[in-house]
Amino acid sequence: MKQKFYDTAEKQERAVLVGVITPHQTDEQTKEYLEELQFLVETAGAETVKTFTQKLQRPDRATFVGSGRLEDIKAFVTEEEIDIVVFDDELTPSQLRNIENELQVKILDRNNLILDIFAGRAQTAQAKSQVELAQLQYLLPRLTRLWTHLERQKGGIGMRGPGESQIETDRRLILNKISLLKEKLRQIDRQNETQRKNRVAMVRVALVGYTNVGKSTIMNMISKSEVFAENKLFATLDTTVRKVVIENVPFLLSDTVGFIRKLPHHLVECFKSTLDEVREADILVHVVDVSHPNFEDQIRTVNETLKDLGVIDKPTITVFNKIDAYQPVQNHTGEEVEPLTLDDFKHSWMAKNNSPAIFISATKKENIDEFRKMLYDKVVEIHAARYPYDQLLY
Ligand SMILES: Nc1nc2c(ncn2[C@@H]2O[C@H](COP(=O)(O)OP(=O)(O)OP(=O)(O)O)[C@@H](O)[C@H]2O)c(=O)[nH]1
Ligand SMILES: [Mg+2]
Repeated sequence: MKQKFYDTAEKQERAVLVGVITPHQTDEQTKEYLEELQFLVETAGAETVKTFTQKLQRPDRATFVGSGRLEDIKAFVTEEEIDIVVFDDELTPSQLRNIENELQVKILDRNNLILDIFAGRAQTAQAKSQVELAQLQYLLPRLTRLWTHLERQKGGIGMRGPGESQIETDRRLILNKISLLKEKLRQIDRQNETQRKNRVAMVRVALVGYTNVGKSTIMNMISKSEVFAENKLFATLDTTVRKVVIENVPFLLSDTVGFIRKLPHHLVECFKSTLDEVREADILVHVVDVSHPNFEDQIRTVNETLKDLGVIDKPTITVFNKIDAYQPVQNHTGEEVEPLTLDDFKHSWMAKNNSPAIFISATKKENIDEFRKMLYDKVVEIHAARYPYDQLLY
């Protein structure tokens, strides 16, 4: 709770958000995306003062938004003493340079922000090295292009200037650091692999899902452990594995990093080994926050990220969590709509499209027994198929 104390004691940085609305994006989606960006900014410790959007075919090549919009942002930034401007997409090196020149404040894009949060949250040597690797890999092409830009300006004459050699030195330092980190991570991987091999043969279940959906809360509830859970994005970065026993049947349950829309690709790369537990799992428990207005998008993002990781066709249980906070969509007359009962949920399209599905509230302990039963049945099924002679359990 020390963290909280510092947050209020120190002056919070003031941020402005910038997003482009493309033609294949609804207003509702845009609103959700920017709200998520605002949540990321808040998680990183800053306060959002205002959001600027612009409808464009695609982001402007030079300055992301048009020059007129950038003028507006500049006026606001100066007037309101803004510290950071955050863009909802990855900025190219030249966009970054142009915008920095114009606004003269700290500029971040979505990737920087996510990397920054990850860096602040990493606990173990593995997570720390993975984040640092991702940050350096993100930096490297930006350094190179800055350098080629300088090269072009000089017209190819007097190429041995200080600009070039400084950047060359930086580049070499970064490349060295990258290979050191990779070696360190390979070592950690080897240790972990040995550890996993030494584990007794048990069915392995992995909790997966979008960030902040309640994976760690469910882990704590099922395994009676104490995994850090809170209402911020990316509370969990390291994978935790616990042995759980339901009705004499033991299995391993793992909780891991949550996914997010537009997770920087190299970050996924760097976290691949943390996600080994997911790749090697026998059963996935895909947790969904049913109270989130955009949970369908979130399901899609999670499925795509899993595919990226090479995880396809694993037996999956979909857990719709937070039913206590579910907000039924109002009908067109605007009348109040009755909250859904468990039975309504069971017969909804959500259940039909994601079978087998279960609806729970982890914090209100609703429908937990049925969830345990479902998990138990699935574990027993896999256990029986794999160890047909092992009958001592059930
Ligand atoms: N209303 C409600 N809130 C819940 C429920 N389950 C979890 N939460 C809250 O949701 C927030 C996120 O929970 P976590 O368990 O940290 O979520 P997570 O999926 O592990 O998140 P990351 O580790 O950040 O990916 C916390 O504030 C929980 O108290 C639920 O059933 N109902
Ligand atoms: Mg968590």
